[in-house]
Amino acid sequence: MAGVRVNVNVGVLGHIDSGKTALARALSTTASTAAFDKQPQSRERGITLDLGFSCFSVPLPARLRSALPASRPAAPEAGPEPGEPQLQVTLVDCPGHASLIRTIIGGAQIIDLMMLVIDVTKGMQTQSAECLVIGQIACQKLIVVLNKTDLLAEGKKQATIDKMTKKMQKTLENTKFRGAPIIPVAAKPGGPEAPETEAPQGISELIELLTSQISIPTRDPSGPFLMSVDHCFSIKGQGTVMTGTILSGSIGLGDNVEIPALKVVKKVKSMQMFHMPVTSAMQGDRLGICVTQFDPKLLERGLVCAPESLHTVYAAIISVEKISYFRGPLQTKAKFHITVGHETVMGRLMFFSPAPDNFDHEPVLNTFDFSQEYLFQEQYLCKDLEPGATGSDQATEKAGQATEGLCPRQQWALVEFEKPVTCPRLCLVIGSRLDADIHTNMCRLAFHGVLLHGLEDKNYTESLLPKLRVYKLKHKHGFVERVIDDYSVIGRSLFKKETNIQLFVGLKVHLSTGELGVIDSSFGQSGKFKINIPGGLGPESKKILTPALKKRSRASKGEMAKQEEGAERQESAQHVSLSLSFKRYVFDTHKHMVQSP
Ligand SMILES: Nc1nc2c(ncn2[C@@H]2O[C@H](COP(=O)(O)OP(=O)(O)OP(=O)(O)O)[C@@H](O)[C@H]2O)c(=O)[nH]1
Ligand SMILES: [Mg+2]
Repeated sequence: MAGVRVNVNVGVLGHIDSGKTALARALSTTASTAAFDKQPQSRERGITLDLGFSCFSVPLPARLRSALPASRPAAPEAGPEPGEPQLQVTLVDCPGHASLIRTIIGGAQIIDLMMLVIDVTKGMQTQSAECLVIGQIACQKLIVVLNKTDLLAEGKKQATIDKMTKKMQKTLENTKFRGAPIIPVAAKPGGPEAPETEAPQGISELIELLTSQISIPTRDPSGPFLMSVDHCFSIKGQGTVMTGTILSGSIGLGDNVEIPALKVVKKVKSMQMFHMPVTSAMQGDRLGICVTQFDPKLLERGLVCAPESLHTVYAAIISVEKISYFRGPLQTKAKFHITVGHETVMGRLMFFSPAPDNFDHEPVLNTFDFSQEYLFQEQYLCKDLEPGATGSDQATEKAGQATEGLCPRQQWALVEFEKPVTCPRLCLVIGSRLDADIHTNMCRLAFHGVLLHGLEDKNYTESLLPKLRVYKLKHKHGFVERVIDDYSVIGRSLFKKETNIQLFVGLKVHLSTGELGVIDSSFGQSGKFKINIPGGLGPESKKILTPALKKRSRASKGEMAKQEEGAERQESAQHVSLSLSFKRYVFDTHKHMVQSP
């Protein structure tokens, strides 16, 4: 097994200024003196990676050797590499927040462990919380690093560390990282002004912890090749080299790769892993690909993939899960920053849920079923909708449709992007409000989900959306004004004066007395209409409706005003109301009104 190296990716995340970069630097340096000194030939600090990437190697722990698949490249082409098998830890140092989200989503499949860096003098801060949220979406394992312990007063140091450790344990309690290890360090004791000779503290212990926590994830060579490129440069006489991490699939020498952003296809001339030529590589590997006749200036970072494996979408149907820390509702028509694959663009949302009978359906996270009908929602439905939001009729209409406080097991959104995005199928989607003031103590991450269906046609509103059967439930209420005969009545207050009642002719209405009526025609000029009652009015209904009629006719013959009032009151007490319900499909250009049979 001599010469084998295995790569794992560790994300370094945390609030601004918590010391992520200092920690990445300290780890790389400490590791190279501790681990490489024994092997002078390995003194190199690994591939010089793009900003934000650094790496170090330690001897591969015995625990992990058995986990090595036999097919791992043993880098034999460049001659045997002496010494023990190595574990290469690639640190992905996440800088500012916006790029943080992109980096993490881009690397979601390849970050095997996340280090959450906490400034021990500050504790959890807004972005530490956001990182924890991202970690829960994208990562399986976590280590909390309490940094800057040198700033703690000497006498109270241990007590403060213990207190913060307890606090962090409590924070993790409600996350999937419950019980994750927490370790104190000082990545750059003395801060920026301190001399370089000041040695970091606790780093060897951290490396030990990291090595004990890391597991080599199952890598999958199947599926289309996709690589996230973080560096692109030319080598004289060779060609252009793109380095990065393979997100999915595998690649072999001589394969064609596409640079989707530029719509060019190139043949792989040579490949390197850990400075060694290789003939194949797969998911999780850090790789350099050499192609010819390609200007490195055209690509700084981005995606490289198997030809035609990515798609460019103008809109998408995504599954949605709200991030519970996000305050405020997720409203239809609202705009969010949507991170899809490696791009973040603005997108406008329309939420929808299963039809009420399907609220209990098992969530499906890899396809979208166009044959089903879905219920339009003014906003994402969740249990913590503000109290009262479902109290009044009007509010219910605002909050959602026909919910009665129930939450479906799965919800979706249609996202319409401000500009088209290129992404892999079924990629992770995160919605956020990156424009929110970072100084307010608010989680900017609003929801996450999976891109289930991309709309690739620019004219999707005409070509594809009509196939999306999302409906609104409409309810209208009115009253029976008077009886014409046993089989017909006049209705009022269901429509506005200017409504074209013709459109509603033939629709069924229910009388509060139980009869079913059918709208027959408009009646007069004030929005009244005639209703046919095919089964005839029941005797009880006639009794309710007729006295009012009589009294009114008597009143019109000049009864005393007082009595007239009484009659009116009686009439309103004996209202027979009308209700009209129908579905209207949001993307039906003809705006048909559909009633269930
Ligand atoms: N006293 C002390 N200062 C530290 C320590 N680690 C980092 N610093 C200082 O904290 C400041 C921020 O450190 P960085 O490593 O740049 O922090 P960062 O988290 O990478 O910051 P961003 O990338 O901007 O989010 C710098 O001035 C560091 O010198 C430490 O252990 N002790
Ligand atoms: Mg930094």
